[in-house]
Order: sequence, then C-alpha cells, then structure tokens
Amino acid sequence: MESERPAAGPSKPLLRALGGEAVWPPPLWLMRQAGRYLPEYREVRAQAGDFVTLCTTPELAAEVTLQPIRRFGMDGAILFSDILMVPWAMGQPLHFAEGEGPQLQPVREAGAIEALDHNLVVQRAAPIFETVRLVRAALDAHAPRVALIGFAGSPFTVACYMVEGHGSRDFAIPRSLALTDPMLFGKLIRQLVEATTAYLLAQAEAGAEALMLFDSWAGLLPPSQFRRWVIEPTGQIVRAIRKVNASIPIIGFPRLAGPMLVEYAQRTGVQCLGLDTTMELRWAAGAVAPSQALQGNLDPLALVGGGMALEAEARSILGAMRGRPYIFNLGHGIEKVTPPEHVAALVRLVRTG
Ligand SMILES: Cc1c2[nH]c(c1CCC(=O)O)Cc1[nH]c(c(CCC(=O)O)c1C)Cc1[nH]c(c(CCC(=O)O)c1C)Cc1[nH]c(c(C)c1CCC(=O)O)C2
Repeated sequence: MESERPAAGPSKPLLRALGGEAVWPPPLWLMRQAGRYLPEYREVRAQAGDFVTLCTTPELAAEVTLQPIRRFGMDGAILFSDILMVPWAMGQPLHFAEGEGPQLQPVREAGAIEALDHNLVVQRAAPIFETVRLVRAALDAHAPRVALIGFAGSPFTVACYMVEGHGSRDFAIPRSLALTDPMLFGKLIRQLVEATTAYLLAQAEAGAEALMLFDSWAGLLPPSQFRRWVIEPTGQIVRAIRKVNASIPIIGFPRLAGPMLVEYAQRTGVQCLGLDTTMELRWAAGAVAPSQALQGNLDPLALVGGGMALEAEARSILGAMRGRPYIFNLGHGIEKVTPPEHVAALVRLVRTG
C-alpha cells in the first residue's frame, strides 16, 4: 500500500531526522500548532459547535490540521484530535466546557473500570482515522515534503484525567489510587495499553507516518512509580506496534521527566525524545543514544513575547542541537495568546539555520 504513494517517507526532512539523520536546518513543527491562536481555527471551531464534534467530523478536523501548514509551512502536520478521545471511544462520557477544559465522568471503582471496553476504540474512533486519510491525501497532493504525525496520550496521563475527571495541578486522586490499589490502577493501565496500541496502529494504517505519545504528567511520579506506570506501559505499546509495523517512528514525550529521561530513552524503544522547556539540551544530548532524535524545547512564552528574546532562545537551541538528529519544536503547546506573526518569524529563523 505505502509504495503506491508519492514522496515515500525517507525524502521528507522530518522522517529523515526521526530516522537518525542530522538534517540541517532542522525540520520544524509546533505542539498545538492548530488551535485558538489562529483566527481561521476559531471560525471552524465555532462552526463545529463543540470540541468533540470538531474532532469527530473528518472534513473539519482535516481542515484545521492543514491550517498551520498552509499559513506557515511546517515540516510536520499533527492530526487534529485530543488525547482524551481514547477514553471517549472506550465509552467514558467526555465534554469540553468553555474555559474549564475537559470534563470526564470519573472512573475510580472496579465496576467503572471494568465497564470500559478497549475493543470499542477502533470502531468508535473511525471518524478520526478518516481524518488521517483525508489529511494524508491532501499532503500527498499539495505538500509532499510534509510528514503526517498521528498521536495518542500515554496510558498514565490519560488515566490521570479518567480517574480525576478533569485537569488538576497534582492529580492526587489517580496517584493515590496507583499507590493504594495498584492492581486496580494496573487494570486501567492495561486497558489503555490495549486501546492505545490499536488506536495508533489504525492511524498508521490510515496514513500517519510518525506517531507521538504525549505523557504530560509523567513528571509527577517518583522514580519507582515512573518505571511502573510510564516506562513499562510505553515500552509495551512500542513493542506491540513494532510487531505489526516495523518501521513507523515513535516520539515519546515524558514531560518533566528530568533525569528519568535516561531510563525512558533506554527502555521504551522510542526513536525520538520530546523535551520539555526545563530540559538542559546538552545534558539531554549526552543522555540518549546518538541515533535517537531529540525534539523541543522552546518556551511557548518566548513565542508569545517574540522579538529579541525569541531569537536568542531559538538560536541557543539551534546551537546546542546542531550536528545531531533533531526536530525543532516547543517544550509544550502553543499558548492561545501567541501572535501568529511570531510563529512566522520563528519558522523563518529556523529555516535559515
Ligand atoms: C493533556 C493534553 C490534552 N490534550 C493534549 C494533551 C497533551 C499535551 C499537553 O500537555 O498539552 C494533546 C492535544 N490536544 C490537541 C492536540 C491537537 C494537535 C496539535 O495541534 O497539537 C493535541 C496533540 C488539541 C486541543 N485540545 C484542546 C484544545 C482547545 C479546545 C478548544 O478549541 O476549545 C485543542 C486545540 C482541549 C484540551 N485538551 C486537553 C486539555 C487539558 C485541554 C484544555 C486546555 C485548553 O483549553 O487549551 C487534554
């Protein structure tokens, strides 16, 4: 199937970097590059009504995926969806309240956790795979250098929202459950490993060329818990994907992992490490294998502010990463108050090296 498509993987700069090549100037994309800082996104978002409808209407989700590519010409397009669409597809009611972030009906007891069904995911998420197909066809036709990135949340971060029911600074409820009833928390994590593997493989089959696992809350865990709930399940997903798809590159993003990045890089099998804003880049470069790509880690606030500080921060990152496989990105998602012209300026700067 893949051989029939134009511009096969290896010629795309993003895929070459993920393959371990020191491409320069480095390929670039930005976490949350589609979103509320773009007026054209706000227009489609208003048309869709609610966020879940936007994520499950392929024509609209494909349109917002492509908006930042048209405007700025990044090297990667990331599927427009959300990490919480996996619990939604497993049967957990999800709602995005205006200004409050996601709201889920919390699952905390054995009955509620056992009632979730990971087997439903591929069927219920069908519109999301259709979005992948539409975006890939559009890129093949109009932007053959741009690679399509599929994604999911990692089991631990997704479980945090599922158990807590909404965002939190410390996710004390899920972290307590993991300590007091690890058997039950482990059941939830196992369901998520199954669901996430099937969900990512279906994205790959629909045309995604790289996959990313977002583990936004990994850094809340002490090392023993980090090994058990971050490294183990992530490794299981990577190995299960590898059995079916030997080549698709996987980016892991264990946010705020600090020194645990070393074990994560060694033991999960990911091809690329996403780095958050706190990561010291030269340390990270020494902590992972030379063939493992790094991605990150500009402070999203530098992009909000723009000007000389943005230029200085971006240049310092480029200086530290030159000569190794690297993908320019932020260390966390774009802020909604980001002026689009600052994004355009950053793309120009990175492109000129
Ligand atoms: C934790 C997390 C979520 N979602 C995601 C994470 C991991 C990365 C991170 O830590 O930010 C990942 C995500 N969310 C979204 C994408 C789309 C692709 C992209 O452009 O990066 C991706 C990759 C769209 C979105 N996901 C969400 C929006 C904003 C919703 C809107 O348009 O109203 C977008 C564009 C909503 C969302 N979704 C989530 C929260 C906490 C929120 C509310 C925060 C907010 O409102 O900005 C859960």
